[in-house]
Amino acid sequence: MTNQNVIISDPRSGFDSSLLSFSPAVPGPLPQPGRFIAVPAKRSFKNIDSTDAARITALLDSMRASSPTRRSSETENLNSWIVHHPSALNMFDEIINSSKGKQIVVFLDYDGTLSPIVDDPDKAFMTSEMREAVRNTSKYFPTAIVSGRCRAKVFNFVKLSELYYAGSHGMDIKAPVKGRNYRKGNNQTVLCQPAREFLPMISEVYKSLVEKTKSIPGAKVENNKFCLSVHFRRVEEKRWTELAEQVKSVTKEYPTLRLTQGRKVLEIRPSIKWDKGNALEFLLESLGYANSNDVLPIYIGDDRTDEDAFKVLRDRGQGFGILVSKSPKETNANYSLQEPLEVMYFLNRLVEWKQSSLQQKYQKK
Ligand SMILES: O=P(O)(O)OC[C@H]1O[C@H](O[C@H]2O[C@H](CO)[C@@H](O)[C@H](O)[C@H]2O)[C@H](O)[C@@H](O)[C@@H]1O
Repeated sequence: MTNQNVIISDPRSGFDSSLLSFSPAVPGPLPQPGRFIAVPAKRSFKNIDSTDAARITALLDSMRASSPTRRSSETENLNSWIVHHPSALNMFDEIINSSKGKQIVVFLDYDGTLSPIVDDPDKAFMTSEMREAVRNTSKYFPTAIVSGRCRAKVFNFVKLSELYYAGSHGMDIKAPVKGRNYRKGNNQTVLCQPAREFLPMISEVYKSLVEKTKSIPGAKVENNKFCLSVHFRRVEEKRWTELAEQVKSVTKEYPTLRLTQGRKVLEIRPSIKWDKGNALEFLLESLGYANSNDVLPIYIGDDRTDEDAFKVLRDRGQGFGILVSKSPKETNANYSLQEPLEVMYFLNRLVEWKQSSLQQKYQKK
């Protein structure tokens, strides 16, 4: 892959039929039936067959299990979890030591990582201090935003044209127009849109979901271009069954779409083999670091979908995943940060370290 104007319309190797129904993005024990409030089957599941009812129950259990998200165990305490996922701020020197002779590349999720989680997805603003931290980071390290939101929307929040953006869970990737020459000459836009053929279908499903959920107070369907989000953060829990039913009633008509789940959000996306992990690999390749040992990727994210990227780093044995979380969660990340404010401190330390190491270098000359 070179850094030409590239449009990859479909790099997948084929459909994964296991993804055609609901699939949790993070492997692990599925919620046990009966562990949660019993579903009022008669009232909620009238007019649907038992297979659909079972699917809706599984979806509902998962919605409840992830509110808040993925506690690996009620009894596991934060202290023991921290031993395995220490604070990236405390481990800063170790991270820097591993970067000797390597180019650090920074990948940042948006919601819950650069901006705090808020009730209204349209109001998930980042602070100007955070924007400054990200801007400074990108002066010294190639920096990418990798988000579930559509690229245009996440750009409107971040407002920094010097970054790489991977929207729609990595299905829409763009490099800065005036990119830097990090390794290979890179001043052209790189585009990767592996799910382009799904655009008409996604628009159709968006309309159906808006129609089907409009009577449920608080439900919000967000069009993220190559994928859709159905938010239930502001839906009363007693209406979740109805919401799960309505969503399932639409998605079952589209077997080439899959349903996953984030933080109080159901996400509908093409069932192609492409996720934030693929986006990370694509961007490294675009920067000239395919199969290279000269790079240290750092990926910071808070959500289930970020686990795909953490896993890629683990499998490559390269770089570090940093999970943003205040509570213990099953994760493939190496380190943790508690909240967006700590992400900002971490980015600022990276910048300060780089500035002082450059200063020392010039003084020696
Ligand atoms: O990959 P991300 O950048 O983390 O995007 C994932 C989803 O984030 C947004 O929803 C989440 O944040 C909202 C604002 O804080 C919150 O209200 C919602 O409950 C969270 O799920 C975004 O709205 C979704 O479209 C993204 O898929």
